[in-house]
Amino acid sequence: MLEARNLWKRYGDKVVLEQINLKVKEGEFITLVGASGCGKSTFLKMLLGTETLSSGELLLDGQPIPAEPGADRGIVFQQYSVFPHMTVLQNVMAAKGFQRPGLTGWLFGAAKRQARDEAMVMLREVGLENAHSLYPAELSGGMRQRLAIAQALLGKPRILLLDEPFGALDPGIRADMHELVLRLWREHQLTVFMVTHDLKEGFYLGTRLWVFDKTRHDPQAPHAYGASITYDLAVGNTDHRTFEKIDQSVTLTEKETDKLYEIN
Ligand SMILES: Nc1ncnc2c1ncn2[C@@H]1O[C@H](COP(=O)(O)OP(=O)(O)OP(=O)(O)O)[C@@H](O)[C@H]1O
Repeated sequence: MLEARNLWKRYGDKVVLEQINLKVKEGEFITLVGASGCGKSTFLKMLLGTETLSSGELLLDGQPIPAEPGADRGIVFQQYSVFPHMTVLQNVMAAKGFQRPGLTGWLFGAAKRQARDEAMVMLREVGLENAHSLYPAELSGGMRQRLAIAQALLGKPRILLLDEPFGALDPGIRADMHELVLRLWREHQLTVFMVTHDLKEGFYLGTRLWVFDKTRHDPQAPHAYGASITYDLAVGNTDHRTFEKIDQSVTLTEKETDKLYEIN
């Protein structure tokens, strides 16, 4: 489904990502971890189409990813903007309106009724049905992220991009959100890419975990080298976790697990 071939990303003379090569199958749940600033969000933005690559290829079904967001890709950020003067339902309907050609955001008649029905279905799916008439300021952090997920899923995307969506939530609420995301992933047969700073979350949610890290350092030129994917691990509900350190398959030792926690 998705393939990166020798992908590089630079901002000016600063190399952020280098030599990214990967293949992802439909239905995988990829979690991305790594030190702050090593390019995880940048990678998600390239998948979304809001950030360009500097060189290499990023292919979706064999075609370059379109250079703009599309209905096949939905994204949820840690913090995101909603219209404060609109209710939960109106915000979801507005997201639907903006997906239509013309981009005025206004819907009338049958289109409006249909958008309302679809929005209510989505709100039910994320557990916000009874909160549809509340305003954003009246929502808890968890409810706000449920709203963001409802909006991201409205266009019926195949790919869901999650950029630290639960970083600001309390542990109990986070656990509820984990179950919600896993359910939506299965029911909507999504392919998910999720950035997280919580390695445990990455192990628990993902079927595959990528560690972004810099393998080359030059103290004289800190921007000369970027991060690449140094570990590509099969994770999830497997008792015995194995991983591919790019070319070789080995078993994850306790020491290596500690190293991963250090990197993260
Ligand atoms: N538009 C931009 N112009 C210039 N540099 C940028 C731009 N966007 C990101 N960067 C730089 O690229 C690097 C990677 O940023 P990115 O946000 O992708 O990292 P990250 O791994 O997601 O970090 P974090 O975990 O802290 O969110 C950072 O050094 C950042 O300053």
